[in-house]
Amino acid sequence: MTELAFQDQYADEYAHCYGCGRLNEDGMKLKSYWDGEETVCRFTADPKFSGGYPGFLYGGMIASLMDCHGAATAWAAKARTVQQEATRFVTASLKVDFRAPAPTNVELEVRGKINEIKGRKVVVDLTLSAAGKLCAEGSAVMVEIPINRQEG
Ligand SMILES: CCCCCCCCCCCCCC(=O)SCCNC(=O)CCNC(=O)[C@H](O)C(C)(C)COP(=O)(O)OP(=O)(O)OC[C@H]1O[C@@H](n2cnc3c(N)ncnc32)[C@H](O)[C@@H]1OP(=O)(O)O
Repeated sequence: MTELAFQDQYADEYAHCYGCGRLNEDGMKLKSYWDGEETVCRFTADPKFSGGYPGFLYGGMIASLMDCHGAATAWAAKARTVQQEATRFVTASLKVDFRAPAPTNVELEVRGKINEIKGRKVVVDLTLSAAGKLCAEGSAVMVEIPINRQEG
C-alpha cells in the first residue's frame, strides 16, 4: 500500500509552495507522513545548498525543511483531530536552534510532534537529524487560513 503524503492531499490552490507544493515544478516537493503519534519527512539535500563550508547545509534550508514539515504536520493533526479536512496552515512563528552542522548528500530526517491545538492554531515541536544525530530543533506556530481568506 502506498500512503499518500499530507502535501499530496492539499487542495490544488494550496499546492504551490516551493518547499512542498506538488504543483510547483521547480520546488522540492517535500513529503510528510505519520509515524505513530509523530510525523516524519525525509530529504537528501544536493550539495548546491551548501552553507559556508562544503558538504554542509546552509541554515535557511534547514529552517525551510522544518517550516514546511511543521505546516504539513499541523494540517494532518487538525484533520486527525476534528475528522474534517483542514484548508492550509501558514507559519506565524518559527524558532530554530542549530545544534550541529547538517550534511548535504545524506538523508535528513525531520520529525514533528504536536505540542498544542487551539482553535486555528497548532504548535508543532520539530527536530532535524542526520544518521541519528540531532542537527537542529525548534518549534513552529502554525495558523489555519480561514476558508474565505482568499476572497477578502
Ligand atoms: C499568507 C496568507 C495569504 C492568503 C491565503 C492564500 C493561500 C496561501 C496558501 C499557502 C501559504 C504559504 C505558506 C507559507 O509560506 S507560510 C510562511 C510565511 N508566513 C506567512 O506569510 C504568514 C503571514 N502572517 C499572517 O498571515 C497572519 O499573521 C497569520 C495568518 C499567521 C495569523 O493572523 P490571524 O489574524 O489570522 O490569526 P490571529 O492573530 O487570530 O492568531 C491566531 C492564533 O495564532 C497566534 N499567533 C499569531 N501569530 C503568532 C506569532 N507570531 N507567534 C505566536 N503566536 C502567534 C495567536 O496568538 C492566536 O493564538 P491564541 O492567542 O488564540 O492562542
